[in-house]
Amino acid sequence: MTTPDTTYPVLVVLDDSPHGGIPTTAAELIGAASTIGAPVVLATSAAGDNDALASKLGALGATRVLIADAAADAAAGSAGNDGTSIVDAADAAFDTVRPAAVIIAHSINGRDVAGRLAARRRLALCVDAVGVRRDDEGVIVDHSVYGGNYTSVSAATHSAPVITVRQGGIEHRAAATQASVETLAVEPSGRRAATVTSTEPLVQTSSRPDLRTADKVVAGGRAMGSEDKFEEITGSLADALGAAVGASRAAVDAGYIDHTHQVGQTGVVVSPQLYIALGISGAIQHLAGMQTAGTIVAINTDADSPIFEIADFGIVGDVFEVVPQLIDAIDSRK
Ligand SMILES: Cc1cc2nc3c(=O)[nH]c(=O)nc-3n(C[C@H](O)[C@H](O)[C@H](O)COP(=O)(O)OP(=O)(O)OC[C@H]3O[C@@H](n4cnc5c(N)ncnc54)[C@H](O)[C@@H]3O)c2cc1C
Repeated sequence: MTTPDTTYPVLVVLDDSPHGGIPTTAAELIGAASTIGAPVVLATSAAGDNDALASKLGALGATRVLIADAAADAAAGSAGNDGTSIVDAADAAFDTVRPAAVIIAHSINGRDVAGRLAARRRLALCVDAVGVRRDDEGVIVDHSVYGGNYTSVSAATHSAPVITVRQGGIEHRAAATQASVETLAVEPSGRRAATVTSTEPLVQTSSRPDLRTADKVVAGGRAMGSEDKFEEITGSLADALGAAVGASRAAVDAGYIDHTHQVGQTGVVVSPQLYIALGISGAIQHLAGMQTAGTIVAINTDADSPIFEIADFGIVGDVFEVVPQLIDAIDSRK
């Protein structure tokens, strides 16, 4: 077990979890921070009881936990709702910690907070990281670009970088520690921001894993042919594996499934351990959303389909014949 370098604190700013408690990205963000220094985690009081929170975050590798006080939350409505109070908290935490880098999820809220924090403090902003590391001169950030065909590298020359981490992009997990916990006094800045007049929690209607954070994804393409067949083939294989359901844009445009499931350049970017593409040709815009997956499996009738160029395992065959056999084989092993 490596001891975190406490002379090199790295501030991790957690998103508010829609369901309370610790967001699902916490382990990954703390893991990323631990590769370059000692993770200091900023959470809001909305995340729950302070000591319990510190113990859970310590188990994920946080060395120190800062909890933004409830007064700041209340002053701005609810922490994170409009992005303002969490930016105020991150700003205050930055003064307290003087971090070598700030790490935030590349989620919708996370990108908002990262941009605001970087602009407010004039820090460098490195977005959509799939790797973070450190050399003698500072922090280095890896990005997967052009549909995963190239890796680009960025480094800040003038400040601690604010880094947004692609969900599922970093596998490293930190060793458990005993985290200290302290309350962080946050002075609401009163800066202009969107005014949230009402919020409605998103009711999760599916028991399937969330596409953005799932470690397994089964995605269906145009070849499914209909909404019913999409559910019968893609949905059933996903359920057999406990995977999330993804789709190509052609499948979404054809109305087989809701747009929130679209993977790719204009959809969700995922980086699961396993990605199974069913009847998806592998257009560059689709690859942009899944090419960094750990293991890619493709099933397609056309042996020349581009998806096979990036697949680790390929089956040239008809999804309507292959997938039911796969499901039977998986079920027989349960
Ligand atoms: C600006 C822009 C943004 C875009 N953004 C995205 C994006 O975010 N995500 C995205 O996915 N696309 C995106 N696209 C669209 C993209 O270019 C492709 O058109 C789309 O990905 C194709 O979807 P598909 O692979 O399902 O369909 P197709 O390209 O039609 O491929 C269907 C595949 O199914 C195979 N097949 C057919 N029948 C069977 C069968 N019975 N069994 C097995 N295989 C079978 C075929 O051989 C074929 O390879 C974007 C396009 C543009 C211009």
